[in-house]
Amino acid sequence: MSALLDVSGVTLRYKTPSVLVTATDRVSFQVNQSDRFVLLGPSGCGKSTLLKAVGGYLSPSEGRIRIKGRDVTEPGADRMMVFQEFDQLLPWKTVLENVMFPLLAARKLPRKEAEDRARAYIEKVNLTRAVNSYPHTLSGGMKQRVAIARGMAMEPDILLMDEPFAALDALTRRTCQDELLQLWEDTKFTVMFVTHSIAEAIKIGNRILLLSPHPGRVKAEVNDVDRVSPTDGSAGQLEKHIHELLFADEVAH
Ligand SMILES: Nc1ncnc2c1ncn2[C@@H]1O[C@H](COP(=O)(O)OP(=O)(O)OP(=O)(O)O)[C@@H](O)[C@H]1O
Repeated sequence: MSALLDVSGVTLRYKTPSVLVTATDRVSFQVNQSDRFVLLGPSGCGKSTLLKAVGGYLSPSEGRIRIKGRDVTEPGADRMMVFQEFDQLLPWKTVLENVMFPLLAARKLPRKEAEDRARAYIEKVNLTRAVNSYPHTLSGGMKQRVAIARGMAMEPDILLMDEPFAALDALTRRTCQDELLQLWEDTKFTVMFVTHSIAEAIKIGNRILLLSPHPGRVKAEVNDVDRVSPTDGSAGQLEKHIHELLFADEVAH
């Protein structure tokens, strides 16, 4: 089976007037259908940059990014993004209108069907009671759930999530993680999820790509995350193992 997403030897650079910043160096990985694929690494290792490149917002200086065999050259409705910031919703639109917006803008569905689809995904994220509310009346966790519903309603090939729960309090963060996993159980969507929390990576992912600090290079890939359990101590062991993999060089010095 060929991979859904194929990232091959990707180097990503930012050119500023004074410097050339290499964010990632020849990074390769593949994401399969229904993977919960996590990019994990310390701040500045290029996780967000990689996600943006898969989103089509940045072009690699080296290497190729292909989705379903096609080169990624621009943003597209097949790759929807959810960001960390709470202000990603349109403030003058209700929850329902926000979720419908990309469906209508992409001319994916006629209005009535777009509304039915939007309502179904709003229900999946448990926000039916807020369907006619405006973003400023919602909590941070509710806003993130609207952004997730909006991304999922497009039924993209892959949902790209950039630390979507990082700005939430610990309790809400846990609830949102549980809801995301429940959604995955229901629909088995493919997701690429960026985090710098090892615990979150283990909770969300079935596969984790570990990146080294700046510039980001692949340190290791952990592929059997689903086998660990939070109750028998195996999740704790994996957390320790990942910590060692991530910080092996620092320990050696
Ligand atoms: N627009 C930009 N212009 C120049 N350099 C940038 C830009 N965006 C990011 N960088 C640099 O690229 C590198 C990777 O940044 P990136 O945001 O992808 O890291 P990250 O792993 O997502 O970090 P964090 O977890 O802190 O968000 C960093 O050195 C950063 O300073």
